[in-house]
Amino acid sequence: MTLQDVLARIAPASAAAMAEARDHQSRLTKPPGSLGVLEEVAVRLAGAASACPPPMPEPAALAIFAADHGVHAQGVSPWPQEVTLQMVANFLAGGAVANAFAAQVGASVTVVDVGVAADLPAADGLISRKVAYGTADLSAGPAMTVAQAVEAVETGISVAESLVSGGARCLITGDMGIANTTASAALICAFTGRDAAEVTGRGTGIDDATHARKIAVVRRALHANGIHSGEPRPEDAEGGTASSGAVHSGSALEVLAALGGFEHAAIAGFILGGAAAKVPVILDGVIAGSAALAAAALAPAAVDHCVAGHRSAEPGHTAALDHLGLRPLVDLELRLGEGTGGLLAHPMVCAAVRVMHEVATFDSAGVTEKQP
Ligand SMILES: O=C(O)c1ccc[n+]([C@@H]2O[C@H](COP(=O)([O-])O)[C@@H](O)[C@H]2O)c1
Ligand SMILES: Cc1cc2nc[nH]c2cc1C
Repeated sequence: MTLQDVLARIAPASAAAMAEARDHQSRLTKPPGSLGVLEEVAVRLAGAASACPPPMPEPAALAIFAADHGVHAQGVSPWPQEVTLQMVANFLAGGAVANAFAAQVGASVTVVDVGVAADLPAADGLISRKVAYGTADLSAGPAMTVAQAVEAVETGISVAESLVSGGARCLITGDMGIANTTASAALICAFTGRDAAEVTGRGTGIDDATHARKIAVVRRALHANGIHSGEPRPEDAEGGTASSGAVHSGSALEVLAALGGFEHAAIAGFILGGAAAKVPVILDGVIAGSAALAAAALAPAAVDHCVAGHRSAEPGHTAALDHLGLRPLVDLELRLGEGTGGLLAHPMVCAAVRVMHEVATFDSAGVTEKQP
């Protein structure tokens, strides 16, 4: 499906299904509200599916979108670029943390090359959809063309579609790309209006001097691409994005092309594809959070189909989640990416939904309700 077709299909959460889910929760054999945030997860999934109870979100499928970044040349990551390629081989061999976590929670793993800066031999579990051998340096101008951004977004859509047609009932976002936390920070500045110093973190682990350089690189990227950050300007809200509070003058696709990586664009498409198919998407860390801002700017209702799997240690992730209005389920100071935080959240999301299917009501179990 094309991006335009997918955007036309995404529907907001059904208020009726959400009300029914809240009502059902109140009849279950537990004090009202006692499952805390999990109750809201079940209600959101009912809304997204337009069904109460919502379907069980399993089996789950993780897609790890891998790509390289021209901005790596600015010294923003301590790791050499070839680690992207090497980690793709590790995912395919089953040796990464994402593989261990996926095995633990029973999720499948698919790896998608959307822009690794080297040729990859064909392998089981690898989808080769390389848009280019890495992006251009976003601190000097657009990271990619709008046509390339659309190509990557449509790759993410088609991966979501094929996983769903293969039986997946929950999608989990994953990423791999040395230097991609710089692109994530730049996207978060553009879509939320936050300052670079607030949202730029230490990625895989950098010292103070590298961190200061990374903040300066993010500022240069915004300037080089004519994107405002900081004080929101009302006139920019008319710049082609549907997202409230956006502070850039370009359309969402232009911003994504200017500052994103191919994996960010593909993850945005993956989210849109899941939302169009009414299959919940569990978001991983800061890369997914920044991609979700782009998806939300293209189709605000897509957020209704997302669950924030976890809160990454990257400060920009919290800024992105706040902007999206999403509350993360797991908060363990993870900063690995690959989909690891999303995978850990999957059993919680399943448990929240299983309650709606299996827990007895006060009536059916003969348990006395509290006095009004
Ligand atoms: O998911 C996150 O929040 C996250 C936070 C820090 C680092 N990462 C991962 O680390 C890589 C990018 O880090 P860096 O320092 O090279 O920008 C990339 O492969 C990401 O998957 C991921
Ligand atoms: C080893 C390594 C594994 C990763 N997984 C995701 N990002 C990563 C970055 C590095 C450096």
